[in-house]
Amino acid sequence: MGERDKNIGWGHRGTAGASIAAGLAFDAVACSFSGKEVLRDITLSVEPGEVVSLLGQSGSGKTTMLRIAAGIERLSSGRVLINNKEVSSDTVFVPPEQRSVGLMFQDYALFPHLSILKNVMFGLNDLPAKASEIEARAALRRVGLEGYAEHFPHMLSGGQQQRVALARAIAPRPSILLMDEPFSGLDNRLRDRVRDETLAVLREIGATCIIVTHDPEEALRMSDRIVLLRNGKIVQYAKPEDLYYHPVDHWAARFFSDLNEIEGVYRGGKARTAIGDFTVDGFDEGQELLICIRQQGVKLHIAIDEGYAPGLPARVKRRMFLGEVDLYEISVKGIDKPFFVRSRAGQYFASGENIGVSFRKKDVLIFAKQE
Ligand SMILES: Nc1ncnc2c1ncn2[C@@H]1O[C@H](COP(=O)(O)OP(=O)(O)OP(=O)(O)O)[C@@H](O)[C@H]1O
Repeated sequence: MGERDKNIGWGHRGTAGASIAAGLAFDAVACSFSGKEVLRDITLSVEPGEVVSLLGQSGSGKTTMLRIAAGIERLSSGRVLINNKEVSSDTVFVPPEQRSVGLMFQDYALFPHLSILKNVMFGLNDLPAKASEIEARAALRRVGLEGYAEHFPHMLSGGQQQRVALARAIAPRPSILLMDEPFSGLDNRLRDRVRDETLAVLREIGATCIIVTHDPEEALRMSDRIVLLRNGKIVQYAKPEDLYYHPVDHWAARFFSDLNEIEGVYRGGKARTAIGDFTVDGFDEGQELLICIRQQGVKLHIAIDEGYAPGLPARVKRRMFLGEVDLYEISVKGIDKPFFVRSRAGQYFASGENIGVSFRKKDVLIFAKQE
Protein backbone atom coordinates (compact mmCIF):
# COMPACT_ATOMS: atom_id res chain seq x y z
CA MET A 1 0.00 0.00 0.00
CA GLY A 2 1.35 3.43 -0.89
CA GLU A 3 2.03 5.76 2.05
CA ARG A 4 -0.36 8.30 0.58
CA ASP A 5 -3.18 5.76 0.48
CA LYS A 6 -2.63 4.79 4.09
CA ASN A 7 -2.87 8.34 5.28
CA ILE A 8 -5.95 9.50 3.46
CA GLY A 9 -9.23 8.00 4.62
CA TRP A 10 -12.35 7.67 2.61
CA GLY A 11 -15.13 10.21 3.14
CA HIS A 12 -17.93 9.78 5.63
CA ARG A 13 -20.37 7.04 4.92
CA GLY A 14 -23.88 8.23 4.20
CA THR A 15 -22.80 11.39 2.38
CA ALA A 16 -23.06 10.30 -1.27
CA GLY A 17 -25.95 11.51 -3.43
CA ALA A 18 -28.60 8.88 -4.10
CA SER A 19 -29.49 7.54 -7.54
CA ILE A 20 -32.82 6.25 -8.75
CA ALA A 21 -31.96 2.65 -9.50
CA ALA A 22 -33.16 1.03 -12.70
CA GLY A 23 -33.74 -2.59 -13.69
CA LEU A 24 -31.61 -4.01 -16.51
CA ALA A 25 -32.53 -6.98 -18.67
CA PHE A 26 -30.86 -8.90 -21.48
CA ASP A 27 -33.29 -10.87 -23.62
CA ALA A 28 -31.73 -13.51 -25.92
CA VAL A 29 -28.81 -11.22 -26.71
CA ALA A 30 -26.18 -12.37 -29.20
CA CYS A 31 -23.14 -10.52 -30.46
CA SER A 32 -20.71 -11.38 -33.24
CA PHE A 33 -17.51 -9.74 -34.44
CA SER A 34 -16.54 -10.50 -38.06
CA GLY A 35 -18.71 -13.60 -38.04
CA LYS A 36 -17.34 -14.87 -34.71
CA GLU A 37 -20.06 -15.22 -32.08
CA VAL A 38 -18.80 -13.88 -28.74
CA LEU A 39 -22.15 -13.79 -26.90
CA ARG A 40 -24.95 -16.33 -27.34
CA ASP A 41 -28.46 -16.39 -25.96
CA ILE A 42 -27.79 -14.11 -23.02
CA THR A 43 -30.98 -13.78 -21.00
CA LEU A 44 -30.99 -12.35 -17.51
CA SER A 45 -32.53 -9.61 -15.46
CA VAL A 46 -30.99 -7.46 -12.78
CA GLU A 47 -33.29 -5.90 -10.20
CA PRO A 48 -33.08 -2.20 -9.34
CA GLY A 49 -30.35 -1.65 -6.74
CA GLU A 50 -28.75 -5.07 -7.16
CA VAL A 51 -24.98 -5.49 -7.35
CA VAL A 52 -24.26 -8.18 -9.94
CA SER A 53 -20.86 -9.47 -11.06
CA LEU A 54 -20.06 -10.77 -14.52
CA LEU A 55 -17.49 -13.45 -13.82
CA GLY A 56 -15.55 -15.53 -16.32
CA GLN A 57 -12.20 -16.24 -17.85
CA SER A 58 -10.50 -13.93 -20.29
CA GLY A 59 -12.44 -13.79 -23.55
CA SER A 60 -15.70 -15.13 -22.07
CA GLY A 61 -17.58 -12.00 -23.13
CA LYS A 62 -17.85 -10.01 -19.88
CA THR A 63 -16.71 -6.67 -21.26
CA THR A 64 -18.81 -7.08 -24.39
CA MET A 65 -21.93 -7.52 -22.20
CA LEU A 66 -21.04 -4.38 -20.29
CA ARG A 67 -20.46 -2.40 -23.49
CA ILE A 68 -23.77 -3.57 -24.94
CA ALA A 69 -25.56 -2.48 -21.75
CA ALA A 70 -23.85 0.91 -21.96
CA GLY A 71 -24.74 1.35 -25.64
CA ILE A 72 -21.15 1.57 -26.84
CA GLU A 73 -21.39 -1.78 -28.60
CA ARG A 74 -24.20 -2.98 -30.85
CA LEU A 75 -25.82 -6.36 -30.40
CA SER A 76 -26.39 -8.75 -33.33
CA SER A 77 -29.77 -9.96 -32.11
CA GLY A 78 -31.98 -9.88 -29.01
CA ARG A 79 -32.91 -6.94 -26.83
CA VAL A 80 -31.60 -4.93 -23.89
CA LEU A 81 -34.15 -3.26 -21.64
CA ILE A 82 -33.73 -0.64 -18.95
CA ASN A 83 -36.76 -0.37 -16.68
CA ASN A 84 -38.66 -2.56 -19.13
CA LYS A 85 -38.02 -0.15 -22.00
CA GLU A 86 -36.04 -1.33 -25.03
CA VAL A 87 -32.75 0.49 -25.38
CA SER A 88 -31.08 -1.90 -27.88
CA SER A 89 -32.71 -4.23 -30.39
CA ASP A 90 -32.98 -4.76 -34.15
CA THR A 91 -34.99 -1.60 -34.44
CA VAL A 92 -34.15 0.51 -31.39
CA PHE A 93 -30.89 2.08 -30.28
CA VAL A 94 -30.85 4.56 -27.42
CA PRO A 95 -27.46 6.32 -27.31
CA PRO A 96 -25.29 5.92 -24.17
CA GLU A 97 -25.88 9.45 -22.87
CA GLN A 98 -29.64 8.84 -22.77
CA ARG A 99 -29.46 5.58 -20.80
CA SER A 100 -28.58 6.99 -17.37
CA VAL A 101 -25.65 4.62 -17.12
CA GLY A 102 -22.29 5.42 -15.57
CA LEU A 103 -19.13 3.68 -16.70
CA MET A 104 -15.94 3.05 -14.83
CA PHE A 105 -13.07 1.62 -16.85
CA GLN A 106 -10.29 -0.70 -15.82
CA ASP A 107 -7.60 1.92 -16.54
CA TYR A 108 -9.75 4.67 -14.91
CA ALA A 109 -9.52 6.73 -18.16
CA LEU A 110 -8.79 10.00 -16.37
CA PHE A 111 -7.89 12.96 -18.58
CA PRO A 112 -4.24 13.77 -17.78
CA HIS A 113 -4.51 17.45 -18.74
CA LEU A 114 -7.56 18.11 -16.55
CA SER A 115 -7.52 18.70 -12.80
CA ILE A 116 -9.17 16.11 -10.54
CA LEU A 117 -12.15 18.45 -10.10
CA LYS A 118 -12.51 18.95 -13.87
CA ASN A 119 -12.22 15.21 -14.40
CA VAL A 120 -15.14 14.61 -12.05
CA MET A 121 -17.14 17.51 -13.54
CA PHE A 122 -16.72 15.97 -17.00
CA GLY A 123 -19.79 13.77 -16.63
CA LEU A 124 -21.89 16.64 -15.26
CA ASN A 125 -21.91 18.93 -18.27
CA ASP A 126 -25.71 18.96 -18.40
CA LEU A 127 -25.68 21.02 -15.20
CA PRO A 128 -24.84 24.73 -14.92
CA ALA A 129 -21.14 25.18 -14.03
CA LYS A 130 -21.75 26.07 -10.37
CA ALA A 131 -24.10 23.13 -9.75
CA SER A 132 -21.70 20.80 -11.55
CA GLU A 133 -18.85 21.93 -9.31
CA ILE A 134 -20.94 21.44 -6.16
CA GLU A 135 -21.86 17.87 -7.20
CA ALA A 136 -18.27 17.06 -8.21
CA ARG A 137 -16.87 18.32 -4.91
CA ALA A 138 -19.48 16.30 -2.99
CA ALA A 139 -18.48 13.14 -4.88
CA LEU A 140 -14.80 13.84 -4.19
CA ARG A 141 -15.60 14.43 -0.52
CA ARG A 142 -17.34 11.05 -0.36
CA VAL A 143 -14.21 9.27 -1.57
CA GLY A 144 -12.01 11.33 0.77
CA LEU A 145 -10.26 13.36 -1.94
CA GLU A 146 -11.78 16.82 -1.74
CA GLY A 147 -8.36 18.19 -0.79
CA TYR A 148 -7.03 16.98 -4.15
CA ALA A 149 -9.49 18.85 -6.37
CA GLU A 150 -6.84 21.06 -7.96
CA HIS A 151 -4.26 18.26 -8.41
CA PHE A 152 -3.68 16.43 -11.69
CA PRO A 153 -4.03 12.66 -12.15
CA HIS A 154 -0.27 11.97 -12.37
CA MET A 155 0.15 13.47 -8.87
CA LEU A 156 -2.05 10.75 -7.33
CA SER A 157 -1.30 7.12 -6.48
CA GLY A 158 -3.09 4.28 -8.28
CA GLY A 159 -5.50 3.83 -5.37
CA GLN A 160 -6.38 7.52 -5.38
CA GLN A 161 -6.88 7.54 -9.13
CA GLN A 162 -9.31 4.65 -8.68
CA ARG A 163 -11.26 6.77 -6.20
CA VAL A 164 -11.35 9.71 -8.62
CA ALA A 165 -12.73 7.38 -11.29
CA LEU A 166 -15.37 6.19 -8.81
CA ALA A 167 -16.26 9.79 -7.90
CA ARG A 168 -16.60 10.66 -11.57
CA ALA A 169 -18.83 7.64 -12.18
CA ILE A 170 -21.19 8.34 -9.26
CA ALA A 171 -21.33 12.15 -9.52
CA PRO A 172 -24.09 12.20 -12.18
CA ARG A 173 -26.10 9.77 -10.00
CA PRO A 174 -26.52 7.14 -12.69
CA SER A 175 -29.36 4.64 -12.46
CA ILE A 176 -27.00 1.87 -13.51
CA LEU A 177 -23.28 1.83 -12.82
CA LEU A 178 -21.15 -0.39 -15.05
CA MET A 179 -17.65 -1.16 -13.78
CA ASP A 180 -15.03 -2.99 -15.82
CA GLU A 181 -12.46 -4.73 -13.57
CA PRO A 182 -12.46 -1.72 -11.23
CA PHE A 183 -9.89 -3.17 -8.79
CA SER A 184 -7.50 -4.98 -11.09
CA GLY A 185 -4.93 -2.18 -11.11
CA LEU A 186 -4.51 -2.19 -7.32
CA ASP A 187 -2.07 -4.17 -5.26
CA ASN A 188 -3.44 -6.95 -3.05
CA ARG A 189 -3.33 -5.27 0.32
CA LEU A 190 -4.91 -2.07 -0.91
CA ARG A 191 -7.56 -3.92 -2.88
CA ASP A 192 -9.53 -5.30 0.09
CA ARG A 193 -10.07 -1.90 1.64
CA VAL A 194 -10.91 -0.27 -1.68
CA ARG A 195 -13.43 -3.02 -2.45
CA ASP A 196 -15.14 -2.59 0.91
CA GLU A 197 -15.28 1.18 0.63
CA THR A 198 -16.45 1.03 -2.97
CA LEU A 199 -19.20 -1.39 -2.00
CA ALA A 200 -20.25 0.97 0.79
CA VAL A 201 -20.49 3.81 -1.76
CA LEU A 202 -22.49 1.63 -4.16
CA ARG A 203 -24.93 0.66 -1.39
CA GLU A 204 -25.30 4.29 -0.40
CA ILE A 205 -26.05 5.63 -3.84
CA GLY A 206 -28.37 2.68 -4.35
CA ALA A 207 -27.70 2.40 -8.10
CA THR A 208 -27.94 -0.91 -9.88
CA CYS A 209 -24.38 -2.01 -10.38
CA ILE A 210 -22.72 -4.45 -12.79
CA ILE A 211 -19.10 -5.34 -12.04
CA VAL A 212 -16.88 -7.22 -14.49
CA THR A 213 -14.29 -9.42 -12.80
CA HIS A 214 -12.27 -12.55 -13.43
CA ASP A 215 -11.65 -13.01 -9.69
CA PRO A 216 -14.08 -15.50 -8.07
CA GLU A 217 -13.36 -14.27 -4.55
CA GLU A 218 -14.09 -10.70 -5.56
CA ALA A 219 -17.39 -11.76 -7.12
CA LEU A 220 -18.39 -13.76 -4.02
CA ARG A 221 -17.47 -10.90 -1.75
CA MET A 222 -19.16 -8.04 -3.56
CA SER A 223 -22.24 -9.33 -5.31
CA ASP A 224 -25.89 -9.97 -4.60
CA ARG A 225 -25.81 -12.29 -7.60
CA ILE A 226 -23.14 -13.58 -9.96
CA VAL A 227 -23.38 -14.29 -13.69
CA LEU A 228 -20.88 -17.02 -14.50
CA LEU A 229 -19.92 -16.88 -18.18
CA ARG A 230 -18.08 -19.35 -20.35
CA ASN A 231 -17.41 -18.94 -24.07
CA GLY A 232 -20.06 -16.24 -24.39
CA LYS A 233 -22.81 -18.20 -22.65
CA ILE A 234 -24.29 -18.00 -19.16
CA VAL A 235 -23.37 -21.10 -17.19
CA GLN A 236 -25.16 -20.06 -14.00
CA TYR A 237 -26.78 -16.93 -12.58
CA ALA A 238 -27.19 -17.23 -8.84
CA LYS A 239 -26.48 -15.87 -5.37
CA PRO A 240 -22.88 -16.34 -4.20
CA GLU A 241 -23.76 -19.11 -1.70
CA ASP A 242 -25.81 -21.00 -4.27
CA LEU A 243 -23.06 -20.80 -6.84
CA TYR A 244 -20.47 -21.95 -4.34
CA TYR A 245 -22.44 -24.79 -2.76
CA HIS A 246 -24.56 -25.81 -5.74
CA PRO A 247 -22.51 -25.25 -8.90
CA VAL A 248 -24.37 -26.54 -11.96
CA ASP A 249 -21.44 -28.46 -13.32
CA HIS A 250 -17.95 -29.58 -12.70
CA TRP A 251 -16.49 -26.59 -14.55
CA ALA A 252 -18.43 -24.13 -12.38
CA ALA A 253 -17.24 -25.93 -9.24
CA ARG A 254 -13.63 -25.75 -10.39
CA PHE A 255 -13.95 -22.03 -10.90
CA PHE A 256 -14.47 -21.44 -7.19
CA SER A 257 -12.37 -24.10 -5.49
CA ASP A 258 -9.38 -26.36 -5.85
CA LEU A 259 -10.77 -29.87 -6.04
CA ASN A 260 -9.72 -33.48 -5.65
CA GLU A 261 -11.50 -35.49 -8.32
CA ILE A 262 -12.39 -39.19 -8.18
CA GLU A 263 -14.27 -41.17 -10.79
CA GLY A 264 -17.28 -43.21 -9.82
CA VAL A 265 -20.41 -44.86 -11.09
CA TYR A 266 -24.03 -44.56 -9.94
CA ARG A 267 -25.54 -47.78 -8.64
CA GLY A 268 -28.43 -48.36 -6.28
CA GLY A 269 -28.71 -44.78 -5.03
CA LYS A 270 -25.00 -44.38 -4.40
CA ALA A 271 -21.90 -43.08 -6.14
CA ARG A 272 -19.57 -46.08 -5.98
CA THR A 273 -15.88 -45.25 -5.96
CA ALA A 274 -12.57 -46.93 -5.20
CA ILE A 275 -12.57 -45.29 -1.77
CA GLY A 276 -16.16 -46.04 -0.82
CA ASP A 277 -19.72 -44.99 -1.53
CA PHE A 278 -21.31 -41.55 -1.42
CA THR A 279 -25.07 -41.26 -1.02
CA VAL A 280 -26.55 -39.11 -3.77
CA ASP A 281 -29.59 -39.06 -6.04
CA GLY A 282 -30.69 -37.73 -9.37
CA PHE A 283 -28.54 -39.89 -11.67
CA ASP A 284 -29.26 -42.82 -13.98
CA GLU A 285 -28.28 -46.35 -13.02
CA GLY A 286 -24.81 -47.03 -14.42
CA GLN A 287 -24.04 -43.37 -15.13
CA GLU A 288 -20.41 -42.36 -14.85
CA LEU A 289 -19.79 -39.73 -12.21
CA LEU A 290 -17.12 -37.36 -11.03
CA ILE A 291 -16.83 -36.89 -7.27
CA CYS A 292 -15.20 -33.55 -6.46
CA ILE A 293 -13.92 -32.90 -2.96
CA ARG A 294 -12.74 -29.43 -1.99
CA GLN A 295 -9.22 -29.33 -0.62
CA GLN A 296 -10.43 -27.57 2.51
CA GLY A 297 -13.20 -30.15 3.00
CA VAL A 298 -10.82 -33.00 3.80
CA LYS A 299 -10.13 -33.66 7.45
CA LEU A 300 -6.89 -35.34 8.52
CA HIS A 301 -6.98 -37.62 11.56
CA ILE A 302 -4.04 -38.58 13.67
CA ALA A 303 -3.42 -42.30 14.34
CA ILE A 304 -4.78 -43.20 17.78
CA ASP A 305 -2.90 -46.39 18.51
CA GLU A 306 -0.99 -49.06 16.64
CA GLY A 307 -1.40 -47.17 13.41
CA TYR A 308 -5.19 -47.01 13.61
CA ALA A 309 -6.77 -43.68 12.62
CA PRO A 310 -10.45 -42.87 12.03
CA GLY A 311 -11.54 -42.43 8.41
CA LEU A 312 -9.94 -43.79 5.25
CA PRO A 313 -6.34 -44.93 5.52
CA ALA A 314 -3.86 -42.47 4.01
CA ARG A 315 -0.25 -41.39 4.25
CA VAL A 316 1.32 -37.93 4.26
CA LYS A 317 3.67 -37.35 1.32
CA ARG A 318 4.64 -33.74 1.97
CA ARG A 319 3.51 -30.59 3.65
CA MET A 320 3.74 -27.10 2.16
CA PHE A 321 3.47 -24.03 4.34
CA LEU A 322 1.09 -21.43 2.87
CA GLY A 323 0.76 -19.08 5.83
CA GLU A 324 -2.73 -19.40 7.33
CA VAL A 325 -3.12 -22.94 6.00
CA ASP A 326 -0.85 -25.86 5.25
CA LEU A 327 -1.22 -27.68 1.98
CA TYR A 328 -0.69 -31.42 2.38
CA GLU A 329 -0.10 -33.85 -0.43
CA ILE A 330 -1.28 -37.25 0.73
CA SER A 331 -1.88 -40.64 -0.82
CA VAL A 332 -5.24 -42.21 -0.04
CA LYS A 333 -5.44 -45.99 -0.15
CA GLY A 334 -7.29 -47.13 -3.26
CA ILE A 335 -6.55 -44.19 -5.55
CA ASP A 336 -3.44 -43.54 -7.61
CA LYS A 337 -3.64 -39.77 -7.89
CA PRO A 338 -2.25 -37.61 -5.10
CA PHE A 339 -4.81 -35.92 -2.89
CA PHE A 340 -4.37 -32.32 -1.76
CA VAL A 341 -5.65 -31.05 1.56
CA ARG A 342 -5.77 -27.53 2.96
CA SER A 343 -5.56 -27.74 6.71
CA ARG A 344 -5.42 -24.94 9.22
CA ALA A 345 -1.79 -24.30 10.13
CA GLY A 346 -0.79 -25.53 13.56
CA GLN A 347 -2.01 -29.09 13.19
CA TYR A 348 1.17 -30.83 12.17
CA PHE A 349 1.50 -34.13 10.32
CA ALA A 350 4.94 -35.36 9.29
CA SER A 351 5.95 -36.74 5.90
CA GLY A 352 5.52 -40.52 5.89
CA GLU A 353 3.01 -40.47 8.77
CA ASN A 354 0.04 -42.85 8.52
CA ILE A 355 -3.18 -40.94 9.03
CA GLY A 356 -6.91 -41.19 8.38
CA VAL A 357 -9.01 -38.89 6.20
CA SER A 358 -12.68 -38.01 6.17
CA PHE A 359 -14.67 -35.56 4.06
CA ARG A 360 -17.00 -32.75 5.05
CA LYS A 361 -20.33 -33.45 3.38
CA LYS A 362 -20.94 -29.95 2.03
CA ASP A 363 -17.52 -30.00 0.36
CA VAL A 364 -18.30 -33.11 -1.65
CA LEU A 365 -19.88 -32.29 -5.02
CA ILE A 366 -21.03 -35.00 -7.40
CA PHE A 367 -21.57 -34.46 -11.13
CA ALA A 368 -22.29 -36.53 -14.19
CA LYS A 369 -18.97 -37.10 -15.92
CA GLN A 370 -18.65 -34.97 -19.02
CA GLU A 371 -16.67 -35.87 -22.10
N1 LIG B 1 -14.34 -5.00 -31.15
C1 LIG B 1 -14.02 -6.29 -31.27
N2 LIG B 1 -13.70 -6.81 -32.47
C2 LIG B 1 -13.40 -8.12 -32.60
N3 LIG B 1 -13.40 -9.02 -31.57
C3 LIG B 1 -13.69 -8.55 -30.35
C4 LIG B 1 -14.02 -7.16 -30.12
N4 LIG B 1 -14.29 -7.00 -28.81
C5 LIG B 1 -14.13 -8.21 -28.23
N5 LIG B 1 -13.78 -9.14 -29.15
C6 LIG B 1 -13.57 -10.57 -28.90
O1 LIG B 1 -14.71 -11.04 -28.21
C7 LIG B 1 -14.38 -12.02 -27.22
C8 LIG B 1 -14.91 -11.57 -25.88
O2 LIG B 1 -14.21 -10.41 -25.47
P1 LIG B 1 -14.50 -9.65 -24.10
O3 LIG B 1 -13.55 -8.50 -24.02
O4 LIG B 1 -15.95 -9.36 -23.99
O5 LIG B 1 -14.12 -10.77 -23.06
P2 LIG B 1 -13.80 -10.61 -21.51
O6 LIG B 1 -14.48 -11.76 -20.85
O7 LIG B 1 -14.17 -9.26 -21.03
O8 LIG B 1 -12.24 -10.83 -21.49
P3 LIG B 1 -11.09 -10.06 -20.66
O9 LIG B 1 -11.26 -10.52 -19.24
O10 LIG B 1 -9.86 -10.56 -21.29
O11 LIG B 1 -11.33 -8.60 -20.84
C9 LIG B 1 -12.86 -12.13 -27.28
O12 LIG B 1 -12.54 -13.26 -28.07
C10 LIG B 1 -12.42 -10.86 -27.94
O13 LIG B 1 -11.22 -11.06 -28.67
